[in-house]
Amino acid sequence: MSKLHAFTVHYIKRARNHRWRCSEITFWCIDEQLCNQWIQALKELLDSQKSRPKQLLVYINPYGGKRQGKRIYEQKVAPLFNLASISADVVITEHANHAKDNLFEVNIYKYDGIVCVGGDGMFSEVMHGLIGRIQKDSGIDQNNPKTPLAQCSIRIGIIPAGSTDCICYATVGIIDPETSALHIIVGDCQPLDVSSIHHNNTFLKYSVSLLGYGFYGDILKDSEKKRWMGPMRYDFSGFKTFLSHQYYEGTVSFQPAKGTVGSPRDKESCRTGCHICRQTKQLEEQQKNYGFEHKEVEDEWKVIKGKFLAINAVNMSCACPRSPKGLSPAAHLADGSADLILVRKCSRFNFLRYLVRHTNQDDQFDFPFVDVYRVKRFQFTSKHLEDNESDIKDVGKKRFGQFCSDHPACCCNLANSTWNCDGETLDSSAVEVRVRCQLVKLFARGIEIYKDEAAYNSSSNELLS
Ligand SMILES: Nc1ncnc2c1ncn2[C@@H]1O[C@H](COP(=O)(O)OP(=O)(O)OP(=O)(O)O)[C@@H](O)[C@H]1O
Ligand SMILES: CCCCCCCCCCCCC/C=C/[C@@H](O)[C@H](CO)NC(=O)CCCCC
Ligand SMILES: [Ca+2]
Repeated sequence: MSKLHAFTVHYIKRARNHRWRCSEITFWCIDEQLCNQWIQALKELLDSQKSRPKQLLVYINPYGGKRQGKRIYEQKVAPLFNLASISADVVITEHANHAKDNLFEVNIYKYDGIVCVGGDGMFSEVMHGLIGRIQKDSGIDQNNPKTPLAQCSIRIGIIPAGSTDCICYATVGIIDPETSALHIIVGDCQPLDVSSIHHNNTFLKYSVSLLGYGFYGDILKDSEKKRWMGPMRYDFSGFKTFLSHQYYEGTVSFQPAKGTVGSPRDKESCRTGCHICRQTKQLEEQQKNYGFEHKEVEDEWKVIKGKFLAINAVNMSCACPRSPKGLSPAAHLADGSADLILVRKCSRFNFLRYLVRHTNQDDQFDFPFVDVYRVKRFQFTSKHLEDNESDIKDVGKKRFGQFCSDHPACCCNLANSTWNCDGETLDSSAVEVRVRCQLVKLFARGIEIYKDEAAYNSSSNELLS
């Protein structure tokens, strides 16, 4: 164009179902000086947005989900990062824990964010690396369950390429690598609660999505042997675990969340700019100002002994394509509490009715065998362990305990399940769990509310929030 001058603006367009797309528009102009003024003004505007990342550290799990992590990053994400002038150091992991170990070695402080390409397990690995590194650098011992932890200001980005991808779904609203890359580029920030899990003053793991004993623990244990099946392994093991209908005996004790405003039975869900999460943060700030924040309150423990098909503690809704509302639709991403769901022994048919409600609009807590509590701390000990502990003085009974667990036909059910901690197993069945309010931050903004979700199409960009 001999006499025309032009510049192209790349921008984000909202599409259906929380999807974001990159679009472009080219402006033409006959006045070269005016054209340059526009380019300069736009560049300055972009430079003034300090929350946008400039340098990222990216970990790709090439074996997560359908093994598409590397392709997804190269084809869908890297071109967008280039367009946004983001430089990325990329590590393709060679084994489990590669990313976690690496985060203890590199200079993490030169990065504006850490990105993981993979599923919930890969996110968990990166989160453990980052939290662990920050505690190490702050001289904090993770093994002491009472110690307040140092918050992580370096944000984590998730490019979904796993099997469940529930952390991405519950914080963005869709599993779509391009949408997630765009949330990273604009520098979104979503704080996230993290539960720390200890056993006998030993740190076990952190959890952000599901910490599940019984049904979800058994699915995970069985599915790990079938990793070769990809995401299908969960359906196969899910069906098998449902048929086995195993229940577990134990004691759950918990401290109900006092400082939070919402309840697990609320009709409203956590959305972008959630006022419940905001109020919690304000309350915490106030407590900090009064010097209360590190004082543990020892009152009001509720104790429930029983036979459970599932014990699920969720820090967020756990919405995912398999369960679009999640296991606790009104759970909050950053309110400093978890929803503790106790599913007591019931018939196979009733348990199926409960599971079906994970997938439809009906209230999954409206069953006499399901209880839900919003908690800040909880503990669980299986009957098997309780008996073993008291049997140290009673050798005869101990022999009987072993006899029962060795013989499933015996009427005493002393079987143990495993904890499913964000898709990884825990080594101990007895756990002590504390929710750490907003310990980490994601490149996300929670699920946006569309003014008119049904009528939404690519020509309308209006949002409520
Ligand atoms: N190169 C690698 N080889 C083997 N395992 C790896 C490698 N890189 C990471 N991992 C491990 O693979 C596990 C599973 O990965 P990921 O979460 O990405 O996929 P997934 O299990 O299919 O998905 P989801 O967790 O969403 O169900 C993680 O716990 C991670 O530690
Ligand atoms: C008859 C219809 C019954 C349908 C029941 C569907 C229930 C689906 C609920 C899914 C809840 C996912 C909670 C998230 C757990 C993740 O941290 C974890 C790691 O990715 N995934 C699983 O454990 C994988 C768990 C997969 C379970 C199938
Ligand atoms: Ca929460």
